[in-house]
Amino acid sequence: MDVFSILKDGTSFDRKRFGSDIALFKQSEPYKKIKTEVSSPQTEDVRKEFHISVDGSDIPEPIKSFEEIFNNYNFPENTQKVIGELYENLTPVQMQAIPCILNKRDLIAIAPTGTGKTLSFALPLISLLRKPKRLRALIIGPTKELARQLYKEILVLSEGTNLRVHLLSKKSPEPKEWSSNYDIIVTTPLLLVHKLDSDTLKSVQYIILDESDQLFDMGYLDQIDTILKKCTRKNQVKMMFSATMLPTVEIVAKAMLINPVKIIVGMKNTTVSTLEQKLTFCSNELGKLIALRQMVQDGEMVPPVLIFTQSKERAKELFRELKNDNLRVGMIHAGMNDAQRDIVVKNFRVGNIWILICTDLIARGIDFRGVNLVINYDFPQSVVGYIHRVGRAGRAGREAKAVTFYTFEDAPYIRMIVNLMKRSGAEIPEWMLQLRAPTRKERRELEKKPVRRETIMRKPKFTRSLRRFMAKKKKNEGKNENSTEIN
Ligand SMILES: Nc1ncnc2c1ncn2[C@@H]1O[C@H](COP(=O)(O)OP(=O)(O)OP(=O)(O)O)[C@@H](O)[C@H]1O
Repeated sequence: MDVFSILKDGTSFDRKRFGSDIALFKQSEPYKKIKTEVSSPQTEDVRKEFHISVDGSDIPEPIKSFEEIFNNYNFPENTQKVIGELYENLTPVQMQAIPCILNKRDLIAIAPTGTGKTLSFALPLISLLRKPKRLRALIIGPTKELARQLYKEILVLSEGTNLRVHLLSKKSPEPKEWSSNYDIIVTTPLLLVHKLDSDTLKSVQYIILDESDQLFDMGYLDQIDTILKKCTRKNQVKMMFSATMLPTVEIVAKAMLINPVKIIVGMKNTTVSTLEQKLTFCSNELGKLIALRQMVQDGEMVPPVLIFTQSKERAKELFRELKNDNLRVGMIHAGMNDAQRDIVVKNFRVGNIWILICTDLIARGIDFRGVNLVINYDFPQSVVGYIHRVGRAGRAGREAKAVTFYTFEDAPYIRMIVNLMKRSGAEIPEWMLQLRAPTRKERRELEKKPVRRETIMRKPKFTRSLRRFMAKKKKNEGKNENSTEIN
């Protein structure tokens, strides 16, 4: 039985989309429904208290404090010191994921945005690798921005251990040098695929896929598959982390893991409760611009603010508009080169940019401290997209706001996120709850192709025509003056 036959029962899974010869499925046992064993009442209490659900067999008990981790496992002193300086308590996902990883268990962990998933894998990895040896760990995230952020976090934790952490880039040395030069490589799938040769990854034991549901999506799956085929070492430990997980992707993910532990914190596919969420009707594109300017005037745009648009073209248009308003605004999208993107991220982090206009490029994983407000200037193309975008605010328990604009064109889709918002405690008018939900087909179409929108107008139309009229008038006046002179 292969994974595709498992998927036949009710879940729609596009076989062509995933191909039939992918390493993900070859490396592991066919998917079996896992029986969860009964845990001790104390363990159950801890899981209940922190809303941790688990699935799998022989699951390590959750650990409630950093102290307990450091007492029970071998950690470099400096790492313990760094943790002591930065954090007080473990987050729920860390309580359950860290002991699993320290016990070398395959893992799939789903926890809300901004709840410390990075540390869940970064910290145990330091203990497992401990000393420099050879390339043993691979951390993969979907974008360069996320890879850089993960790299920096690992660098901080591994300080003083001599572990060699490398962020892959076009300038990285030849792959044949990696195994002896590095212990951990952090990368995007694309960068790694371009560099691979047959032996590069044969010593890799720990494979971490961050934002794993996106990595299993169409654009990346072939690359991930190629990479996994090159990881030939026995007794690998594979881990997947994300805030969202779709059923089909989850099945594929489980199929590639061996006797995995599955951890879900809170409800699956939700936003954090510290986020105040609001939908604002703006009727049309001009209405959005007016609403945005109104928010500025009303003092609602307390920096740092992120504004999401659906394309780089629209990001550029909005940037021009807000720049004219003399706001400290920046923009980031995939059309910019790495150096430009790095500068913008840095300027936003240090507070030189107050409002950052962006596309979904930075919707996932990026941890900008203290974002107060996320504005979905363009309505997101999926619920998952919504969760990740608004998840850039309200991180690590902080309070924040998320405002989503919608126009007549978006109205058929708002029901998509209304239930999710209500579940997270937002006040939703009754009429919105009565709206028709888009069908699966409609959702899929929206995911593939965003709503067509008018351009974000640079000046109201009447101003343009007024300018044309004035120019014409001036020209005519000029003619008249000339004719007077001749007379
Ligand atoms: N135990 C902790 N206590 C307090 N803050 C923490 C703890 N662990 C991590 N953090 C902080 O929480 C923030 C969010 O962490 P992280 O980026 O790992 O979230 P995430 O769950 O991966 O989010 P996303 O799903 O958006 O990728 C970071 O600023 C991090 O430093």
